[in-house]
Order: sequence, then C-alpha cells, then structure tokens
Amino acid sequence: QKFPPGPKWLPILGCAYEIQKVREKSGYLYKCIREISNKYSYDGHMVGIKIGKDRIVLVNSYEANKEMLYNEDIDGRPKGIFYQARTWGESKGVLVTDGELWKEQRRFLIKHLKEFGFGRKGMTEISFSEARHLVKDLSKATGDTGSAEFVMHNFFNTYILNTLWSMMAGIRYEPDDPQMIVLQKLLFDLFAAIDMVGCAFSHFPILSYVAPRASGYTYFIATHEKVWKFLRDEIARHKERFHPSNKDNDFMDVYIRVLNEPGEKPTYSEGQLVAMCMDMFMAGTETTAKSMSFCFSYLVRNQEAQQKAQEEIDRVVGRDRLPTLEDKANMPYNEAIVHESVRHFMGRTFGVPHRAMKDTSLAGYNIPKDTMVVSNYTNILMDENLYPDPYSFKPERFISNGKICLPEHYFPFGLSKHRCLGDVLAKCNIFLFTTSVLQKFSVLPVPGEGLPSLNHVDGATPSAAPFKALIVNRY
Ligand code: HEM
Repeated sequence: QKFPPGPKWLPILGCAYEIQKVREKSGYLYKCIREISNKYSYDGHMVGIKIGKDRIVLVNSYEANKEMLYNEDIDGRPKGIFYQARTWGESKGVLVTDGELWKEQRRFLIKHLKEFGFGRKGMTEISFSEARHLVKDLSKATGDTGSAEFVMHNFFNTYILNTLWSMMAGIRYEPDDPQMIVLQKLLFDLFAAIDMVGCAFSHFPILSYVAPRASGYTYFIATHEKVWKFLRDEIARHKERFHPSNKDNDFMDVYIRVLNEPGEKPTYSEGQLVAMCMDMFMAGTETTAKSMSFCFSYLVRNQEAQQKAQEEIDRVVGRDRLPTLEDKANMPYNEAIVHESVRHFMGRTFGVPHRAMKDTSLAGYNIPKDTMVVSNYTNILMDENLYPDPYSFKPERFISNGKICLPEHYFPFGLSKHRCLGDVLAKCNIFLFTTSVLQKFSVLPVPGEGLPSLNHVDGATPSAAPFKALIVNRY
C-alpha cells in the first residue's frame, strides 16, 4: 500500500518484461526509466518497480532525492549475490556496505589516506605530476610531425588511476603497462554489462546456477578474480617488505600495520583491505575516466568551447608553465568544463543504490524494509527546465557574472553520509588533465572519420562511445 506508482507486477518477473521492452526501444536504461516515470509517476517524485526479487524505487525529483539522502532509515546498501559475490559472499569494502563496518572503515580510509596527501596539497602535487607525464607522453607521440591520432574514450584511465594508486599502494603505472591494459579493458566491459541496480543474475539469483554464462555470472566472477589477484599480489609484496620499525609509505602499509597489532579488531581483515582497494580502484577510476571521455568527446564536437578554454589558459597561465590547481580561481570557464563533464556522465546514470533498513516513508509514499532506493540523476541533471538544452555541452551554464555558480540541484557526488569521498580528487584530476592537454594541444576530429558519435556505452558507469581524435601541437 502506498508504494510508489509504477508498472504492474507479474508473479516472479515483477515488471521485468515491460522494463526490458521499453529499454530495447529507447536503447538506454536511463531513457527507459524516464519513459516509465513519465507514464506512471503522477507527482514526478518517484517510480516503483520490481525486477525479479528486487523491489526498486527510483527517486526522480530534487526534493525527494534530498529527503532520501538525508533519511537515515535509507542509509543501508543492498544485500544479495551481486553485492556480495564481488567480496567472496560477504559484505566487505566501503562502496556497498553499511552499519558499523562501513562507518569504521570509511573513517579509517579517509583519515589515513590524508597522511599521503588525499584531499590536501600532496594530492594536487600528485595530480600535477601525472598531468606532466600526460603532456610528455603526448608530445613524444605527436613527435616531429606535431600531430597523431589517439583512441580517446579510455585515454586518461592510467593517469587517473596513478593519482589514487600512489596514495593507496605507492605505485604508478605506464599507460602501456600490459597488465593495466588488460585490467582496464576487463573493467570497461564489466561496467558496460551491468547496471547500477544490478543485472540478470542479481534480479534472478537462480540464473547463477542454471545459466551462469548467459546471465553474466561467470564473467562477473572471472573479472573479479583477476582484480582480486592483482590486488592480492600487491598486498603480498607490501607484506613481504613490512617491518614494524619501517615508515609507512602508503595506505596498504598503514593497514598491514593495524593487522599486525595485537588485539581484537572485528571489522579489519586482509579481505577487507582487498575489498577497499577494489572499491577505490573501481569507484575512483571508472567515474573520473568516463567523465573525461564525455568531456573530450564533446570538446572535439564543440571547437568553440575548446577555443574559449584555450584562450583562458593562454591568458591566465601562459605557455611557459603547466596549469596548477591555484590557477582554477582565475579560470571559471575551465572549471565549468569540469562540472559540465561530470553532469554529462552522471546525467546518464544512477547513484549507488541505497537500501531501506526498516519500513519508512519518502515524499508521502511507503518504502518497505529492504527496498532498493536509487537516485535517478538523469531526471535532475538532464532536466530541460533546470539545464536548458541538456544534451549540449555548455560550460557557461555554471557561470554567472564571470564566476562559478553551482545551483542547489547540482549534486552529482551525492549528499550526506554516503557522499562520495573522492569528489575533490576527481575534480582536481579533470581540471589539471584537461587544462594541461588543451594548453599544449588542440583536439580535433580525425579527417575523414566525422565527429564522435552522440551515442554512448550504457552500463553502471556510462562512457562516451569509443572515438578517435587528432591531437595537434599548438606550439
Ligand atoms: C566524476 C567522478 C565521480 C563521481 C561523479 C562520483 C559519484 C559518486 C556518487 C553519486 C556516490 C554515491 C553517493 C550515495 O550513495 O549517496 C559515490 C560514492 C562513492 N565514491 Fe564517488 N564519484 C566520483 C569519483 C570518485 C573517486 C575519485 C573516488 C575515490 C577516490 C570515489 C569513491 C567513492 C566511494 C568509496 C563511494 C562510497 C561512499 C560511501 O558509501 O560511503 N568516487 N560517488
């Protein structure tokens, strides 16, 4: 009773059939949910669906999202095969956990990452250093001819990972590191095959037994096994060289020290360390890299925006040094590019799902215990009334009287207790990487190949469709 309105539920399937039909027609899950919302949600606040075993409420309006994100009864994270198979059938990590474990481990992670610069000056120095590598690598590749073609949709991945990984594990990788290339391809495919709210085997867990391959379960586990191995090998190397009198060089060292100390620490374990690294690896790289994929896909299409960014860079920074984060205060257009890129990314997907931990209510509707409750960012970030011409790339929408002006309804990193813990790093990376590239190079369509497509890759974290660009030296 008083569950949010939505399509009729059939036994076992729920409304999976109707959702699938609309999704096939519209091509993307976010468009499908918009259509379903328009049809069933009378007041615009939310729509309620059921797919297999999962009861899901998609929260559409700004008001209801704010109420939801501040409602402590909805502070849980979903449970079930999809959320636990990634961590050996247990709740581990910080991304999809709740309760004491999440609280204690999130606090520990943030506190100790700060020792290695996270959220502080040290972090901007790491990001600046990666931007320098990026420009150096591009200059080398463009060589004497001064130009070269690049596959762009995943171009920044390794540089982005390096900024996080130097704090987590004290390591940086070269973009052509074969292990990184394999891992990132695996993650890209995995994130394209699942949705923020799950996938076939999570809605119908029986499929993981009767049709493991067809339901995506085999691929899901195989990908995770490779990520676990990669992380466990690095943790093993850290453990080998660990000595209590050594200085801690990164987060893995700090965590291993805690594991070596005597006494009961129920939420700490080596598995938890692996899970946290995996969460940071996935949440930290995929999101920023894909925001940048949209950024450059649009900058290639929109040369006018690119020129405005370059004019500002030339005026404020000049050509004798790389841009720094301190320049941001004087570069509203380039800062606005960061916000517009994140808007295009989050505007095509959903927040990390929450779970009602007890029967509760939201915007006048009943939300029974264990319902999955998800922010539908499309409805806010792509709302024609809030962001006119929403599918265009218009950084100026975030500028008023020459200054950055972020409206209240712009919260792509969430709000309240589960708010993204990497927003400062993400914005710092996008700003420094974008300005450093545009200072030295122009990013053009590849002659004869046309503009990058406006279609994109759907999935838990959407990406611009794979595209190439011609990168040309400006000087
Ligand atoms: C453009 C980049 C990013 C976007 C748009 C983004 C967005 C989000 C959103 C919407 C949430 C969910 C908030 C909620 O559940 O209510 C979230 C959670 C999270 N993000 Fe990010 N994120 C980004 C980058 C990062 C980075 C760089 C890191 C790591 C350094 C990170 C780590 C996390 C973690 C660990 C959580 C779970 C927080 C919790 O439940 O306590 N994210 N992010």
